[in-house]
Amino acid sequence: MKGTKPLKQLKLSVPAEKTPITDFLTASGTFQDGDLLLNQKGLRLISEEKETRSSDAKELDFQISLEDLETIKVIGKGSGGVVQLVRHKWVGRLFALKVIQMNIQEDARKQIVQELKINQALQCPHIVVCHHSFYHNGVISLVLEYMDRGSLADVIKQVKTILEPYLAVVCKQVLQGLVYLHNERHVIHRDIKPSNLLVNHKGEVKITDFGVSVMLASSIGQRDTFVGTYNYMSPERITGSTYDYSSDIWSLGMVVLECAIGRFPYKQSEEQQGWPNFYELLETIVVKSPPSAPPDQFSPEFCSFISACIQKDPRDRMSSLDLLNHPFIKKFENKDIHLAILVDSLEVPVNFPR
Ligand SMILES: Nc1ncnc2c1ncn2[C@@H]1O[C@H](COP(=O)(O)OP(=O)(O)OP(=O)(O)O)[C@@H](O)[C@H]1O
Repeated sequence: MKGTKPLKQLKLSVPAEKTPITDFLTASGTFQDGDLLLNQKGLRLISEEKETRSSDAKELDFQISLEDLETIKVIGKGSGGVVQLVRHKWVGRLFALKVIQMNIQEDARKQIVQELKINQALQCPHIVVCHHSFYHNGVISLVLEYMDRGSLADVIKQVKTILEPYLAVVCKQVLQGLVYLHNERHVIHRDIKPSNLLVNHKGEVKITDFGVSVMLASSIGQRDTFVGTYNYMSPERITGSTYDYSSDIWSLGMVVLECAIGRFPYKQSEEQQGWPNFYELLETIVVKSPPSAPPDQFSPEFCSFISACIQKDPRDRMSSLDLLNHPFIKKFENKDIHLAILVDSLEVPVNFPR
């Protein structure tokens, strides 16, 4: 095939056409679904008023309202909207404000409400905290913990490859987040990729965007339509088969292998410089043998870790809990490896304040 374009993130965009949201609002402009109320003052589970109040401002000893947040700058853009760095005017604390335009249709409403409930209830040191959610004028705003060094995508843009000891530390933290999602909350993330693994100056790695892709897909009226990149998606998801937690493990394996070898793991034929089109990539993921780590360049532990994740048959992949005890993770566990040292040696991502 003759295509010579470099591999881009293969994306689907959200259609521009909007469905009026007014159908789902109460007279006061509140988005209501059963016991859930969502408005400019935030998310309230009215049947659990007491519990919700304490989790409303998770880890915060002050209340947040949108008027109290001033925008410093736009720090990121995704398929669903923009992410701004904002400062709380009175307290001075920084947050990331993710603003999602919702084109809500009737059958999507329940799904979104469900996602918001789950999002706000997540509490794990390896999941980005969602402090608050607001609805105003057809827009959902999520007040998120600010991760001041951007995402793993920003890191690999600079360093090209990450060495095994650092990768083991990254993996351990992501796996701890996945164990929490899979084993404690019983949810599948569905969109593990470098831009959804965020990093801070302390060297902490946290998973973000839980449920956001589902919300976006729901908002265009197709609950199972994925909005975002397909590069890290498991074969069973691409073919529309049933999938489970192990689908996140495939994606993790692909991310880790990409970080190690410095390019998207699937090989193209000699004459090809890039993927000719979107469908050929999907076909490759579904039909071809899965990629693996080259044993002449990586340790046996690393190669075995990758092959425990990237298996075509989901039943052959290890669980997040078992992977936490994998020899690759164990090998570097007591070696005092500080990811903060690597993060500190890098330039802060372009849009982020220095
Ligand atoms: N909590 C956060 N703290 C700091 N930066 C963030 C935060 N959340 C997102 N970002 C930045 O904003 C960028 C865009 O994020 P967003 O989640 O909107 O899209 P994406 O994951 O890059 O792409 P897509 O929308 O296709 O999934 C991220 O890559 C990251 O650099």
